[in-house]
Amino acid sequence: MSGDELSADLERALAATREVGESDLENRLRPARLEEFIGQPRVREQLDLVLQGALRRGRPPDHVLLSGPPGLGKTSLAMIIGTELGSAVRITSGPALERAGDLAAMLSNLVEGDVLFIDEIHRMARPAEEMLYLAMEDFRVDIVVGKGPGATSIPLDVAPFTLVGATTRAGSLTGPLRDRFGFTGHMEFYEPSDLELVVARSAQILEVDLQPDGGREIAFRSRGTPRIANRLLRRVRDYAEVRADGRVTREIARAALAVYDVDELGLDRLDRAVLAALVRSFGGGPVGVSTLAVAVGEEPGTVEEVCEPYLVRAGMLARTPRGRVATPAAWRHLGEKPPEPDSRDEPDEQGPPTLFG
Ligand SMILES: Nc1ncnc2c1ncn2[C@@H]1O[C@H](COP(=O)(O)OP(=O)(O)OP(=O)(O)O)[C@@H](O)[C@H]1O
Repeated sequence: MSGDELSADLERALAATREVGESDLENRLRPARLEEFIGQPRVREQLDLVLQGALRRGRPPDHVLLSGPPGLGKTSLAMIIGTELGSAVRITSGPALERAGDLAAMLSNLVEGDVLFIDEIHRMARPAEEMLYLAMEDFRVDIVVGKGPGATSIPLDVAPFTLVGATTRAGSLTGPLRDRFGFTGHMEFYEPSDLELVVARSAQILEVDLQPDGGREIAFRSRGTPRIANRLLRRVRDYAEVRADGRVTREIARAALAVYDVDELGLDRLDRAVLAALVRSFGGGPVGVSTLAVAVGEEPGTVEEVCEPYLVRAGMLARTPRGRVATPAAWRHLGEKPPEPDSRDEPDEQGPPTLFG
């Protein structure tokens, strides 16, 4: 079968998957209870104490902030908080709260004990954020009616609720907002062994014939991220059904991931483009993140929030006071010879030793 025919087959399989709706699938794969939530032992234990304490007292728990790169399970945890408390979860996002009135409408509809989930909370508009301070602290808001000297402010009580905020950029939250959260859970990239469990669980739900070595291969190439692990599982399943007998073995996983441009370390096309620009266009750096983003044709936010955290974790990229620097591991990964060590900047944010030894 030619490469074109193969791509056409895979496209057809992909189209069929899209009909089912990828977001529906994602929802089906969400763990429903804290005990089903795999990995993140620290956050899980801390959160369990917060929730158990609140349940014993019969009062809503403190507001919870969840921070970490995309796809690590912040939304899943927010839904779990609702389930564990037996409360409804109202969902909105920072960009949807453009005006204070948008938030006032959400707050006034809450009933006692509800969980209000604000995704991307760092992107909320300032007036909405200021209204949120009072709501979080005193469970009331001041609605301003009219403009100029004739404006009056009408106080409105809000039912006691728990705010769960999620952010990929905890550092961009203002101090007053951050201080009003009683608990912050820092989500870390997952270990491959935890991702193996995520993939095995998803395969069971999706009725995929996943062999242990196939699951291990997918887990290892998932950038420490359950959402990516689930996505790769679905892509490998397409390949296994179209090109083989449906069983997902290590060989099938490898062949499928090569088609989807996921390399043996799990880096995707954008990760490699960032490293290639850094090494080949900027001599390994240091270079500013905006320049790097222009070089790969992406938004600086995407490079900073999606690519960088994992490249740092994988020991491929370092942040220095003068900009981003490729590590020797990055040069070698691209098949290039790293420059002599004494010509490089010292990283100021040391990640753990390279994941891949
Ligand atoms: N600990 C986990 N155990 C099992 N599955 C998980 C876990 N964490 C996340 N997932 C899966 O990964 C997918 C993405 O998770 P989720 O949407 O909660 O991430 P997120 O951090 O909120 O991402 P974003 O901030 O980009 O929305 C979910 O569909 C869920 O199936």
